[in-house]
Amino acid sequence: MTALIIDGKEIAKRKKLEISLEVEKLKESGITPGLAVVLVGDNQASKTYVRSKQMTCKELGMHSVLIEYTESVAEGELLRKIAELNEDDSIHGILVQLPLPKHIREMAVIEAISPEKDVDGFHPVNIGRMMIGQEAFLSCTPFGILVMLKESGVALEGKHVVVVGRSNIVGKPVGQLLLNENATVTYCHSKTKELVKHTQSADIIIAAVGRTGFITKEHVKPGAVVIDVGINRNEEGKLCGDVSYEEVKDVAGHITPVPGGVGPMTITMLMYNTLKSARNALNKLQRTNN
Ligand SMILES: Nc1nc2c(c(=O)[nH]1)N[C@@H](CN(C=O)c1ccc(C(=O)N[C@@H](CCC(=O)O)C(=O)O)cc1)CN2
Repeated sequence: MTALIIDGKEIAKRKKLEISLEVEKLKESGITPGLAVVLVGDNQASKTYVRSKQMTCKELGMHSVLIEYTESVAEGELLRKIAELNEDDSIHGILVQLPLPKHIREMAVIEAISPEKDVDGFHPVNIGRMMIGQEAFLSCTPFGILVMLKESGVALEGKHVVVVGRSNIVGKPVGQLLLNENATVTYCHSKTKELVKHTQSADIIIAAVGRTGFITKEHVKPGAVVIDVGINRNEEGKLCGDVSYEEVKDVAGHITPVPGGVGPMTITMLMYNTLKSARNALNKLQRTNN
């Protein structure tokens, strides 16, 4: 058996078209969705992602601003800039590209962003709201995974999902999102004993460990859905996932490639969240005018 490939690029393309049409409609009401991206330092991968976010804004008719700082910027300066962006009515979404240099407290920076403009969905208010099933900005990569699964017709209710990885930006929220869809979720991580026993019973595996080729065919039950969140570089600089794609594709029922799987969905859902925030701003304006 060869797995069906879940084509993230194609799904992202469809979603972006839908978003661009909604952006046009919103513009007729006098609001152009605006995204502010804060980039600190010289990390080449971060620069690439930020450029891609800006290009996607342009492609979808959104306004974007880039605020760049050198590696040595003081945390206080970042916090002051965020406070300013929180008050800027032309900006509906604010994000600070991660990772940040070690001297800056990531959580202090995330918490400085108004939850209403936290289009990354990293603020504890949005995470908490998502956990209890309330309206919230959903973190972009987990949200992208959920959309990919739904668009590919993968049923979630009652399915056993094994999340391998427990980061705050992917592992923990993706498990919670799938739990909200009535899946049964197991979290595995670096201290989990007998990982294969857990993953072998999974209908859906979410691999988010950050280790090239970590999930092999032995981990996968025949026919399972395998979602690869890994974005690792090998010695030659080639982009690799957390899944040994070549061997797992012969066992899995569905699989996401790297590149071209989860990655393109991350920026697409960021655009969706920015549009949603701009819509919220319009609704607020209309309520105050009535
Ligand atoms: N503030 C944030 N920081 C980071 C996030 C985030 O969601 N918000 N996620 C990652 C980086 N990231 C977006 O910022 C991101 C990673 C990967 C991709 C992507 O499209 N990957 C492509 C391959 C691209 C390449 O060739 O390098 C793919 O997988 O097909 C988009 C966005 C950490 N930081």
